[in-house]
Amino acid sequence: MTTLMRLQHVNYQVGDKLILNDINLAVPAQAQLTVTGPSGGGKSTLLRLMAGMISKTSGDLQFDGQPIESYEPTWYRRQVSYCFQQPTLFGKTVADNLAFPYQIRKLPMDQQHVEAALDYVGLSASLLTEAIDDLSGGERQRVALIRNILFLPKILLLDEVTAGLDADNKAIIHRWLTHLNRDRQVTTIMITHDAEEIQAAQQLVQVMNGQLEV
Ligand SMILES: Nc1ncnc2c1ncn2[C@@H]1O[C@H](COP(=O)(O)OP(=O)(O)OP(=O)(O)O)[C@@H](O)[C@H]1O
Repeated sequence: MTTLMRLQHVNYQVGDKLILNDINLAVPAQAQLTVTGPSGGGKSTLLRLMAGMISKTSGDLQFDGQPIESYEPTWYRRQVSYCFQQPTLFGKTVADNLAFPYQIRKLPMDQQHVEAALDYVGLSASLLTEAIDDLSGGERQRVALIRNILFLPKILLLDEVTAGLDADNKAIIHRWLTHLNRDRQVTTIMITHDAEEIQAAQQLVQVMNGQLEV
C-alpha cells in the first residue's frame, strides 16, 4: 500500500517550547487513522502541520513521496483538507457556502452534485436557501464538511468534528466518513476524545506530551 503521508523525526517548537517531539508516522493511502490523547498533548498541532497551516521546525514531512513544502500551496490545500471543530460559515445562506468551492475554481455550482452531497448527510436541498444563522450545530458542521469534499481531497483532516454533537448527528457523520473512505478512497485522519470513536478506530495513535505512541 502506498504511503500517502510520511513524517520522519518531525519537531515543532515555539520559542523554547518543544510542542511536537520526534514524530514518526506513515499513513497509508485510504487509511482511517484516529488520533487521540490528553488535552494539550499536541494533536491539533500535528494536524495543522500535515495541513501545511504551520511549518515544522525540523524533520521531514512528505505527501505522496515529496516534501509538502515542494507543492504549490493552493494545490496542496485541495489535496489535504482541514476540517475544524468550530466551522466557520460565511455569507448569508447555505448556498453561499456550497457555491464557494466552485467560485474559487471559476466554475458554476453543480446543483445536482451539491444536492446529492446534502442528501448524503441527511440534509434537504431546501436548506440551500436557509440563513446560516438559523442552522443547528449539527447542520452547521455537516454543511462545513460538505464544503470540504465537493471536490474530493486525498486526505481529510478532521479536528474533533463530532465534539458536542448528539448521537444522531455523530452517526450521520460516521456513516458519511466511512463512505468517503471506502467508496471514494479518501484517507481520513480524525482527532477525537470520544470513547465510541476510539473504540471503533481502525488505526489508533496517541499524542501525549508532544510524542506519538502507536
Ligand atoms: N503557536 C503556539 N505557541 C505556543 N504554544 C503553542 C502554540 N501552538 C500550540 N501550543 C501549545 O502546544 C500544546 C499542544 O497544543 P494542541 O492544540 O496541539 O493540543 P491538543 O492535543 O490538540 O489539545 P486539545 O485536545 O485540548 O485540543 C499546548 O500546550 C498549546 O498551548
